[in-house]
Amino acid sequence: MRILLTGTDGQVGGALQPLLARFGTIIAPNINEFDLSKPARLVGALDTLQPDLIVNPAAYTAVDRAEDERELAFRINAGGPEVIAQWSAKRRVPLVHFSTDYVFDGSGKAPWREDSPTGPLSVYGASKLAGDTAICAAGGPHLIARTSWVYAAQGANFLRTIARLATERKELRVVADQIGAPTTARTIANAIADIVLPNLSNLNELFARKGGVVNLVCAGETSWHGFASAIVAGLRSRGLRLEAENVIPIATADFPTRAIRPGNSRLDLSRLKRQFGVTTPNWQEALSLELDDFVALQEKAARAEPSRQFQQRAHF
Ligand SMILES: NC(=O)C1=CN([C@@H]2O[C@H](COP(=O)(O)OP(=O)(O)OC[C@H]3O[C@@H](n4cnc5c(N)ncnc54)[C@H](OP(=O)(O)O)[C@@H]3O)[C@@H](O)[C@H]2O)C=CC1
Ligand SMILES: Cc1cn([C@H]2C[C@H](O)[C@@H](COP(=O)(O)OP(=O)(O)O[C@H]3O[C@@H](C)C(=O)[C@@H](O)[C@H]3O)O2)c(=O)[nH]c1=O
Ligand SMILES: [Mg+2]
Repeated sequence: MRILLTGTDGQVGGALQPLLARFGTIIAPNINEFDLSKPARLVGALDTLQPDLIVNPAAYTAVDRAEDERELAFRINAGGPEVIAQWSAKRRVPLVHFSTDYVFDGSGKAPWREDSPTGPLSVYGASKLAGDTAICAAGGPHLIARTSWVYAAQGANFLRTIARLATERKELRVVADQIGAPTTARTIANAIADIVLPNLSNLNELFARKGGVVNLVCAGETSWHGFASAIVAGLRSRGLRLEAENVIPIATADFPTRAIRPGNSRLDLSRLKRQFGVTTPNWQEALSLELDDFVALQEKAARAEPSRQFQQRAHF
């Protein structure tokens, strides 16, 4: 089985690579070979690569920057996926793709279901929704895992931003009125592997019956403030020296950003359980594992260069 996996330098692609490699040959093209921002070239690339399964976690994920790069965000998050989905539909090659809580308008308090009305508040959210719609319209065998607040011990994410800020500042101010589920890339990768791997020989049929959008996040909920507080407490309890004394809850209005984020990012997990029998760990449990890895990486880096507690600053 030839598995085309995009975005292997990213969080989800990086976590998926070793899991999927157990069950097939991973084709992980570089950006020159497979550039989502150049949709017209993707058909030729796919014809050459001839995958039996396509897993596409690559995306334009810079939420604020997308407000000023609308055209590029749409090409990467919608134009590229549309071409992939049309290729996959024509040849009945199953496609796994990823979506976001930012497709919703964030109103109310109820968890969003897969068929809840969308209403993106940001260019990023709108571009991801356009990708979801195009994949669905192409009519091929597909699964779109809709996730939220993704992070890992490595990569560009909120955990690493907060870890850096906590070494620099006495006070962190973090929004407490946006609610969702922080989700580790490894939780997503494990769930995708649990769905896909036992069904490698009949994924077309599985996705035709049970595919479409499925919410895939860690269980439980918190605010970004709750998440930041848990990160700071977890790092301190693991012996890291931090400047941060207070993590102060603030309102969204007091943390102006270029893009608007949804207030309610809760995603209902019942379809994941019902269709695939998959459950996910609570966000605190998943965070604990990730903090262990994060601290281990910091210690390794500190041994290599003792003068710096935090390495890889450029990625924070
Ligand atoms: N991060 C999050 O909080 C959330 C993410 N999602 C979705 O989950 C999926 C995985 O996200 P995540 O792993 O966090 O994303 P990352 O930002 O960690 O990784 C994205 C990957 O896409 C690659 N990429 C960017 N532009 C292109 C392009 N033009 N052609 C090919 N590859 C490109 C990046 O390469 P490079 O590093 O070279 O730019 C990177 O490897 C995405 O669909 C995302 O929208 C959903 C909810 C939350
Ligand atoms: C760093 C920081 C952020 N914040 C706020 C800003 C924002 O509302 C929230 C999260 O900030 P970030 O910019 O890290 O998160 P953001 O980039 O919006 O994260 C999103 O990424 C995309 C790709 C997704 O699909 C979403 O699910 C979500 O994970 O926390 C603070 O209040 N204080 C702080 O010190
Ligand atoms: Mg961000």
